[in-house]
Amino acid sequence: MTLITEVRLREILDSRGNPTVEAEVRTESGGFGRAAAPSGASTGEYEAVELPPEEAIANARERAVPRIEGQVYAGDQRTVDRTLHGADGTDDFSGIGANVAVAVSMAAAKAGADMLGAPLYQHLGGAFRGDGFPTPLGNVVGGGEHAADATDIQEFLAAPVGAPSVTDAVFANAAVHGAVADLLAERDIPAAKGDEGAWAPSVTDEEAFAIVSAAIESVEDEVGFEIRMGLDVAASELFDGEQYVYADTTRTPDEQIEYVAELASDYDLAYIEDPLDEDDYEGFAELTGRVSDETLVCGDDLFVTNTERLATGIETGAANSILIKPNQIGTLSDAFDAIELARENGYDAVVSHRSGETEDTTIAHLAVATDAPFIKTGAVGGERTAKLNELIRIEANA
Ligand SMILES: O=C(O)[C@@H](CO)OP(=O)(O)O
Ligand SMILES: [Mg+2]
Repeated sequence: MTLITEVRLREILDSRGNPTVEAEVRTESGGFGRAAAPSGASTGEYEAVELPPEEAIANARERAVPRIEGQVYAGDQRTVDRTLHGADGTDDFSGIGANVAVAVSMAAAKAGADMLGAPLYQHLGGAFRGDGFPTPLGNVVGGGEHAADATDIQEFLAAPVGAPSVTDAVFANAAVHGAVADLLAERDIPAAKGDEGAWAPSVTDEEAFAIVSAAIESVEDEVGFEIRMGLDVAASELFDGEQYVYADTTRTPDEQIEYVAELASDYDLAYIEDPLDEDDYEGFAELTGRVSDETLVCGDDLFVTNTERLATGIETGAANSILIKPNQIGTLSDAFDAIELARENGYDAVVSHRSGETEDTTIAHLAVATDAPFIKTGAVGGERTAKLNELIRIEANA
């Protein structure tokens, strides 16, 4: 192992046009890694704290970088991440900023892989990682916090569960995205795209279900394998403290459970993320008990990649899977801990992008390294295809 000799930090653009933190890590032996922090719009209340990039960079330069340069070995990811925590001194990264922490953590992992001459997924997953590949969940229609005047449900996802390969799955999702465009055109419904590249038409959720189902069916006929539907309800954004407020109606928590359970059976949903508010462990538990074993109920804002919150979920039977977003918790080590705790307790760990992204491909490697059943990283758009095309490359070379 060689020492990290330099950590450089700068502001770069993210896909929403906002500044974000990029980190570069160099090692004594010439290893190099570069990574950038993503950023959420529908962020969970319990996420690690993202600071304005300029402030996060200044904090890290003062407090974290001197503890890493010349002191920590690249490849020793646990120590890199422990050092970031030590420099931060809080339990939510509000000291230096979770954005700068995750950028440094991921850049160090890439430098570690580079030093070993191994692809990142192999460095992270080890020689005995599983040989599975994640099924990409492709966002094809959406609204919520990701687009104005569109659906209430944040994301309608294509889940090509029957695809024989990642490559087939990636192209199937793009085809569903294209089929949605055709169906919208046929119906004379104009649509721009939301933050993640999904179509954001001004339609009701009901119409969106009809359009996405039809698009999925037509692509299924073409490709000859099973494609199911998934959702990210992002229900915390709809909840006003008492009820879930939709454009055309409101639902009490009990009605929301009933509604989502019906959607799960009517549309044979493979995946339902955040169907209830981020504090409603009980509601999550009830819904999880009601849907079939073939449906993942996933906690995003509920768990925020946090082992303490996941432990509460495990105790109460809330959800059966966790969404893993490294920037929600601040380091790769923390994300791995959440994945491990999930595994030990029979929860699936689904790796995910954020609505604000860069060309960074770390999550593609993380999903392969940890044998994740699904990865949620959009269907089209440069910052999304960066990850999807990386999955295609990993599959081709693995
Ligand atoms: O809610 C989500 O799952 C994400 C990504 O799709 O959105 P955001 O990054 O805005 O939290
Ligand atoms: Mg979500």
